[in-house]
Amino acid sequence: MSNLMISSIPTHSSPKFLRVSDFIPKVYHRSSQFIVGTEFGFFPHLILIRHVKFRQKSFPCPNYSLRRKKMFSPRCYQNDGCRNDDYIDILRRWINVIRSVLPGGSWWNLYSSEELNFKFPTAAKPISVWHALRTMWLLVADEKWILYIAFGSLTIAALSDISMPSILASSIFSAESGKTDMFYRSSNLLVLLCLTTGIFSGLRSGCFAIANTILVKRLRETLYSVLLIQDISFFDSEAVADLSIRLGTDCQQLSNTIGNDIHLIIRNLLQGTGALVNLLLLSWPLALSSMVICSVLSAIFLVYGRYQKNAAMLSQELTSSANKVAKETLSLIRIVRAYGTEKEEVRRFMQWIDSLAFVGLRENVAYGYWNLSFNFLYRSTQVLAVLLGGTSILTGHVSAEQLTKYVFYCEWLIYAAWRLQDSMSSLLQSVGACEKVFQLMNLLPSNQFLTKGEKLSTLMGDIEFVNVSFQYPSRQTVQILENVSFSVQANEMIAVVGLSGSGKSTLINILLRLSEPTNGQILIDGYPIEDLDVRWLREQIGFVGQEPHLFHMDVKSNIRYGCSRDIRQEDIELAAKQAYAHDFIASLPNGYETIVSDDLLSKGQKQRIALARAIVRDPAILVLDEATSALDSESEYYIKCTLHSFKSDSRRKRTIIIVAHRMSTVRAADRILVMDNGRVVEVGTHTELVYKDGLYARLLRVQSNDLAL
Ligand SMILES: Nc1ncnc2c1ncn2[C@@H]1O[C@H](COP(=O)(O)OP(=O)(O)OP(=O)(O)O)[C@@H](O)[C@H]1O
Repeated sequence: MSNLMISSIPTHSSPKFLRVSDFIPKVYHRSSQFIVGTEFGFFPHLILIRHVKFRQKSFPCPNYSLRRKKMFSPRCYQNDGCRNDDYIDILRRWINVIRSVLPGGSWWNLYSSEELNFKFPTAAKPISVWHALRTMWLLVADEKWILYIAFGSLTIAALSDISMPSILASSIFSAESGKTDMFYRSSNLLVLLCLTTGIFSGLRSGCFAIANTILVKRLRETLYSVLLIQDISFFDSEAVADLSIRLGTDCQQLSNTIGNDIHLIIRNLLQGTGALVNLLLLSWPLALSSMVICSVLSAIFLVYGRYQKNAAMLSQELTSSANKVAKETLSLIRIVRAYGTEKEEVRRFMQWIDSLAFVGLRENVAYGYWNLSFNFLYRSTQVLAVLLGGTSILTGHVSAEQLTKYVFYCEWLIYAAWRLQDSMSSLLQSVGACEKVFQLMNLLPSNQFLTKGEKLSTLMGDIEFVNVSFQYPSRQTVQILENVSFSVQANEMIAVVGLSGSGKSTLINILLRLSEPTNGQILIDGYPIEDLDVRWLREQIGFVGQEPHLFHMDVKSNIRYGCSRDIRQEDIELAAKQAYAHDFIASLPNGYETIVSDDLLSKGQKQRIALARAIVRDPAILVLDEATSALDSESEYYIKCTLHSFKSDSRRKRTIIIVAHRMSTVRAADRILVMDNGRVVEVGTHTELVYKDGLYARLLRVQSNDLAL
């Protein structure tokens, strides 16, 4: 088309049109600024709905309104002598639009693989249906007997079903020809078939439904278990909202697979084969004509099925992206309200919903085409049966009874072929939608859970970092820790200070084995940390992070969370008192039984409960990462006292590592480690570091000046 050109949306486009689609080349009509092919590619679909539309602002056209009038007002054409070219233009545009929506047209393009990789970098690689079926089979393998009953019932019900038309025709024609014996025999057989079909169909449906429930339960259980033992870095690349969608919606998507799709596929396969055998026995030339029609239907299905699978996968990615935005916005609703960005957030959400509608629209139109093909071919079979069958009766090759049976079985065959392919399409859609679930289920657990380490009889709490370096997998070029070496003696309290972003929390994460160092080694009581049993080691460590989070449970359960030893109420209360939390917990409506969650308590209160959680474990190593940042001076003072008594507990030695910004907290430590840009630049007591007049002294001065202001 000579008058089509490709262009990016001009920068002066109306904001209304500035969506993801704006960054993608568009094909538009040069002469009238008429968008004809916005759907060429993946993103431009966002303006699909507007695609038969003039865009005056984006593509200025001086006589835009006049042109529009000319095109749609017949009187205008008469009065000001509209040129024939305009009619041809309109016609050509409509032809283009119609051509694009016909099968194989550009309207159907969903994405290119580059666009998919760019938009959904973590999207799953396509998997085969066999692989999916095999995984599903393994998940329900423990309850094979249900599937055996289901398949057995299915076979009996299908065979009973397929015997019906022949016996039905025999009954009618035996009655017509006055063969009473044969009529009663056929009628009795029909009653028997009715009973077997009913009973075994019920059994079949029930057993498949049970198998389905088992499948979805196991699927969720397996996926959840696999997710929980992934490396922490895995959660840096996969959004939590996305994973919860995989566990919820995607797993649910498979709920119809066994209950409906697989059993319908097998049922229709059996019935279709039965019908074909009957047809061949009746008259092979007639049977061949039906087979030709079934083959055409299958060829159409091949294209349709593949399209639906891709569309389903894309729909799932888009739903997941929309949910991610919604989850983020709703969980940050206070910020959204404070900044008044409700409209922007709706727009951000709508980007995905528009895309979803784009794909959904195509899926539905494709389904329409599929139904159209089926209905056309189905009716053709009937017409063909009457034409060919009628001719055969006239020439005396077949009887009226044979033709009646033929028509019955023809219907069975084409219906079975249609339902078979419909169920296959649904299966392909489910598999397409769940590719990510299957991919996640195949992930190997973190190495930490694969190796069995040593459990020491007691942990003293000596810690040594030897030349430890680290980069986050998501930012391989940035060195976060660089040759960090230091040691902490058992029973020592050390503080880690430094500017924001200097790597303090990363250091703690490596000690907790939430991340593995890229270089160097960590020794605990002289043992390389990776040689120790990771679960055992974590039981020996009490940790309070920067953002203490509470589970949606009562306070008591939150405090004893993750504690393997037996905990009594007195232990919980003692830990709460040490964390200076007892008084406020006692004042809650149900005291220690009060159900709390992240939103119901202040940050300081959450920090104190988290501290009690760490203390109640009676850990050999206590790690506090900005754990008292939200506390008032009085609470902080009491907690400092607790830490001192905790450290000087005569029952066992304890090591305490505190990351803090507040110098009042830091000063209480035996030694202070100062970090700058991923390196330890100073180590010493408070007095030594002040005397040294380095980074620590500078930080101290800045804070004192702040307080003085
Ligand atoms: N998951 C992550 N993926 C990639 N980079 C990260 C990740 N977490 C932290 N970083 C980067 O690592 C660097 C050190 O971060 P870290 O949280 O350890 O600093 P910090 O000293 O504890 O800072 P703050 O005092 O503000 O808590 C920062 O540049 C940060 O952007």
